[in-house]
Amino acid sequence: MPEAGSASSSPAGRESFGSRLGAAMAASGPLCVGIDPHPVLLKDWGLADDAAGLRRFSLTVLEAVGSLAAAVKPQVALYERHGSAGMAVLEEVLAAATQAQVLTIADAKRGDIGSTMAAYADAWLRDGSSLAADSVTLSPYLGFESLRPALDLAADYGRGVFVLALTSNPEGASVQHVGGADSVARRIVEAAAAENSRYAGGLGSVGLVVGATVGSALTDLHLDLPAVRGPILAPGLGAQGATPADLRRTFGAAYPQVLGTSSRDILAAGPGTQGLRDAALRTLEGLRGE
Ligand SMILES: O=C(O)c1cc(=O)[nH]c(=O)n1[C@@H]1O[C@H](COP(=O)(O)O)[C@@H](O)[C@H]1O
Repeated sequence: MPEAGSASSSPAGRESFGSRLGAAMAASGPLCVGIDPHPVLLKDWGLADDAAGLRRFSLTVLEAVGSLAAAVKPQVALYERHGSAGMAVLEEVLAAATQAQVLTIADAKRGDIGSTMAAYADAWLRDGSSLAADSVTLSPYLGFESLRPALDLAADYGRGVFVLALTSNPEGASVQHVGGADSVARRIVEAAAAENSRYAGGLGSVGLVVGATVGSALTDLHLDLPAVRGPILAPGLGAQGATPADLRRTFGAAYPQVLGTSSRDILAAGPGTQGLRDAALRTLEGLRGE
């Protein structure tokens, strides 16, 4: 586990996101639970596919796994599909997680030209915004530098970002593997490493998303993840087929930076909080190698 201690504080006085996440991973272990209220899960839980159902689902997950997970990751799309009522629930869930002292990753996968990116950064990373989360997922496919407003605002407010590098879906390779030795993914990894040089010690606040399902791509593309010094969010556990043992094998020396994330595999164990806790605990034990 990288040391948490000495990372810099933000001008807003908050400890950096990387430092806070490092401490949470040291205390709880490397598990993030995705809160993905899919219509089929709402139905299985006996809930309506509406804002009240979303609210009940999300707060139940938070109550059940909040003390086991280093972070929770609400999937924004599943709130957005309910319009303003769904987004109001998301605001409530983010506030409830903060109240419960659980770190949040808003899975919004934002990315746009710089001037528009500044507005996305304002929404997800600025103190006082009702949607502000501890961190947000970003898509770098308009160019890593287009993310600048979010990178800077995150640093200012002690928040963080997770930039897509190698995604868990099979289609990702058609873009991310392009370029051979100088692949698109490698450029993203190197840009994140350079960005983390602004954070002293411990984990930087610029994380990457690398799927648990990417197999040998890290070695094939010569990606140096330890050099990034940032957290690696690894989705693909469970429902997409990867196991904790795969994660360990795939990430090797970078494993101490990895935050494994699972959604449907754990959420399917609801609606009872004990079932959800047991499912999260099983995943966590696998990630810890127990
Ligand atoms: O950024 C993500 O979290 C993400 C990136 C990626 O490469 N693959 C991926 O599955 N995700 C998200 O992680 C979650 C995975 O859900 P499950 O497959 O149900 O565990 C979904 O919310 C995805 O949108």
